[in-house]
Amino acid sequence: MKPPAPQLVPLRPLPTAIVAVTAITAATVTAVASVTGTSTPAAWAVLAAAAATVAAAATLVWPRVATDVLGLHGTVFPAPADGGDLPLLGRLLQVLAATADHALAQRFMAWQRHVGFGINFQFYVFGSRTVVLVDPADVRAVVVRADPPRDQQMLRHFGTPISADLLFLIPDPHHAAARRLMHPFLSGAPTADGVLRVVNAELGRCADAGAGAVAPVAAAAAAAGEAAAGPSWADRLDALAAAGTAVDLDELMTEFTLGVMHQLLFSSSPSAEETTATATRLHRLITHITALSGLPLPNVVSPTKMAAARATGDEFVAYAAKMEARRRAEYAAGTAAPTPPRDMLDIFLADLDQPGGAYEGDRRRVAADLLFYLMAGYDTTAHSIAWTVHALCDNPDVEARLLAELESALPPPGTPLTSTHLAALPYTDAVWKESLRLFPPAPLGSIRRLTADLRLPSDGSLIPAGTTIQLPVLPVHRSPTAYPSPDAFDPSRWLPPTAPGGGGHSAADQRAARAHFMVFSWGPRACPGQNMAAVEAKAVLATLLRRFRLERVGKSADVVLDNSLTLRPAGFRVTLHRREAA
Ligand code: HEM
Repeated sequence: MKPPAPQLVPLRPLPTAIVAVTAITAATVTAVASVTGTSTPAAWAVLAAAAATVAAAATLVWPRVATDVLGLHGTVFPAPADGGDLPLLGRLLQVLAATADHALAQRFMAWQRHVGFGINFQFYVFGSRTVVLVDPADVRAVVVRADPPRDQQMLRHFGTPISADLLFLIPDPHHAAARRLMHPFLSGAPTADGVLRVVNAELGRCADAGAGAVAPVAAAAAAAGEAAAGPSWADRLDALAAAGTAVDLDELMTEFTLGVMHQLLFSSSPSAEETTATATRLHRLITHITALSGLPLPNVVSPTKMAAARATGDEFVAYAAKMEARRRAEYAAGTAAPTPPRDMLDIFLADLDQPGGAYEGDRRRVAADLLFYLMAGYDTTAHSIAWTVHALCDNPDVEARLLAELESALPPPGTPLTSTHLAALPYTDAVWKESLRLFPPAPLGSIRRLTADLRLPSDGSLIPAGTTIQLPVLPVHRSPTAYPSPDAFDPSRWLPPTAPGGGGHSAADQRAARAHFMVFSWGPRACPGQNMAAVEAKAVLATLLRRFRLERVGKSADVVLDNSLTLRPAGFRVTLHRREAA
């Protein structure tokens, strides 16, 4: 049984906190001065330092003191009944430590298990309240029904590198116009076919990868007069298998998906040096954005990080300008046509040329969104592939059924995969979804700011307009109210009871499973790349698993949820074994 959710009563923090902190500090100073008979300047300096320490400590623990000790206000963090929590220090120190070692998700899940799943809570940072909703019904009330905008203030550092008006932050109507511009390309055949061409050519050893096939990486680089990109992916993987080398599958897939995103944006494969440079840039950006987001006054506290983020953004603006110049030269020479668009660059350039376009001639916004699509679309998909393989290593029966489906539904290896083939793989789809449920690659979910008061369905708490709401994905996906036996890897949740591999879940359970699946979020700001991610992940998994048996090195428990913005399987290494060779 779920423990009752505490009411989320707003703490009016600043006025009361200032009065309390001042009173505590003044009382301490007076008490110490009267006991010690302080009179010299040095003694007063010591006293002032001590007073400052007391004030800082009081500020840190104030919400906790005010709520749990003095009982003045509502709950900040639910305390477990056995008192196993740190009662006074609040969680700031734990959160800071967990952020530093990328273990936030791991520790958060341990804490959720401890206090009981589905209990909403709130915290205060410098007097401003954030409510974290984890009750599945409440999460749906916010995301699906209220659908408030993202919290511009909290997320503003995504805009620091290039433009504050990037897709992720820009309000309507600009947001809707930018999404409409890209929707037909991203959610339809152009993206699916483009992704499949890369997978077929690079991983599938398909001599004919499909209409308008991409040249294999090395050939494309040579045609563009760039440094050769080295052997194809299929050759690399075969060499790894032959050598019996243990590899970090997530790292390998992250490199691959970066190449696929590059194809989708620019119709070209980056050279090996470009891939490394872009991956380093993206890594730097993500680190800086995450660090800046945690600071109260980033401009003052960390001007170096602000400058570094902007410098990396400028490098990307220059790269986008280079790609634009190259494409315009191709248009002029007649070696490429702007329509039908081959890639996202064609779409952006057509929009820039059009008066009143969605981007209104703003090149920085275009560069910012090119970068954001790249950043949002590469490692998330890679993590989903790696986590799926990790889950299959733990569930050989699921792997056997999946392989049986691949062998019966797909043409012989070496034949290009198409969208029609992928649509005939319901079990593979269910396996991928189940891995996304247990290991959501974007675990932090959405951060929204309420534009109107919201009454929570779970316990009737009223959350006032203006409150920041965080909607982390993991606790909903692991909640027993949303998913029976939530820790089990059970693809049958996603299949009709009569389908092969289906059964065991009522229609109501299956409706609930779909309703609480938050991995791509919902509504107008939901992930626009979900179609691409599904095609890419399933095509890669099908191709990879038919060719290789992937064996985990070490134990399942050694693989940990490692997160900064995304959630990767740290410590997951595999050896590859050619199936026909076996
Ligand atoms: C398994 C892979 C993926 C997962 C789990 C994922 C997850 C998400 C989530 C949860 C959001 C919403 C975040 C929020 O509300 O704050 C989002 C937004 C976004 N995603 Fe994805 N994503 C994936 C793949 C992709 C791909 C392949 C692309 C690129 C084509 C992409 C591009 C974007 C963009 C541009 C946004 C911002 C949309 C907007 O603000 O309108 N994602 N993604």
